[in-house]
Amino acid sequence: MTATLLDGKKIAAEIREEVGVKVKEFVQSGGPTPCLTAVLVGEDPASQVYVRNKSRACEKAGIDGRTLRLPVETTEQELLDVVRNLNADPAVHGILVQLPLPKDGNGGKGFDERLVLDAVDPRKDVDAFSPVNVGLLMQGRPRFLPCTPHGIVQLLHRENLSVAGKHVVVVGRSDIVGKPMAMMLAQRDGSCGPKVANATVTIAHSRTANLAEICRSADVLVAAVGVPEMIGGDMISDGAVVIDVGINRVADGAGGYKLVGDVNFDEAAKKASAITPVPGGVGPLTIAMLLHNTLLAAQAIFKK
Ligand SMILES: Nc1nc(=O)c2c([nH]1)NC[C@@H]1CN(c3ccc(C(=O)N[C@@H](CCC(=O)O)C(=O)O)cc3)C=[N+]21
Repeated sequence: MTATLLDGKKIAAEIREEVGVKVKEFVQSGGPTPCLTAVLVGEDPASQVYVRNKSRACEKAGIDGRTLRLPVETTEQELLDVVRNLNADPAVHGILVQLPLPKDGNGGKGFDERLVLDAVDPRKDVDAFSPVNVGLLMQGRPRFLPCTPHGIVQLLHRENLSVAGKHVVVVGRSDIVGKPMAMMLAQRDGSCGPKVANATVTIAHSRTANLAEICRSADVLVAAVGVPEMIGGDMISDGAVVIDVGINRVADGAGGYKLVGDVNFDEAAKKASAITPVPGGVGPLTIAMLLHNTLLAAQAIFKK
């Protein structure tokens, strides 16, 4: 089988367009301009690319996208104060603390990431990382859907790829992708996104025995492990749908770098019925759903 390419970039552009229209309507009806503030500590190159993409996407959708750049020397206390000031600022609707926080930050001690993320007001937590938002999601009454899994749900929905009754294997159990992804696809009623529900879900990870065999039993495989090209063609059954969440920078052999996913694309594309590329797959969708959440946050705060 030769796979259809699932064009995340194109679908993300559609979603951003839709969000842009809704932002315009919201502002015309008297609402404030939705504002997303990203907090970027240090100078990690990948984080800089991501934050720049995000702020450009905000601008195009009529959202005020701000970036607070803090030096790597920032202390944990200072960072917590920054977050608390954003919580208290009525002009700011969404707050995103860019991860990972630098290992050499906070005077060389590194940051307690959990502590910093927990300081974000759950009503402004557009990443949906806070325990309150994770709990609401788990119970099928989400406030915000986490951006990457929601982007995947939108992709499946808009490509008419149903997961109902199918076996979805999620490889990876991170709080950001693996865990919420599994929960959302297994929901009874599609409360965690349009119609995309009722899957039978297996969560696999680095300690899974017979990983290849389990992956081969997947109708839909979601790879979110962060290991470059770990999922080979031998791990994919004929006709499976493959969603590659990995964004790994590897040497390109010419002194630069290139982006590869967690899936060996060329091998997988020979087996799968449909597959997301890297770049141009899940990454752009993550940003589109972040804009969506920022509008939701502004609407919820405005209603009060
Ligand atoms: N608080 C927080 N929230 C996040 O959502 C978050 C985060 N921290 N830290 C890092 C990860 C990763 N992530 C990406 C989003 C978009 C692309 C993206 O647009 N990628 C482009 C390529 C970009 C490039 O050229 O590097 C693509 O796949 O086509 C990549 C990575 C969000 N994350």
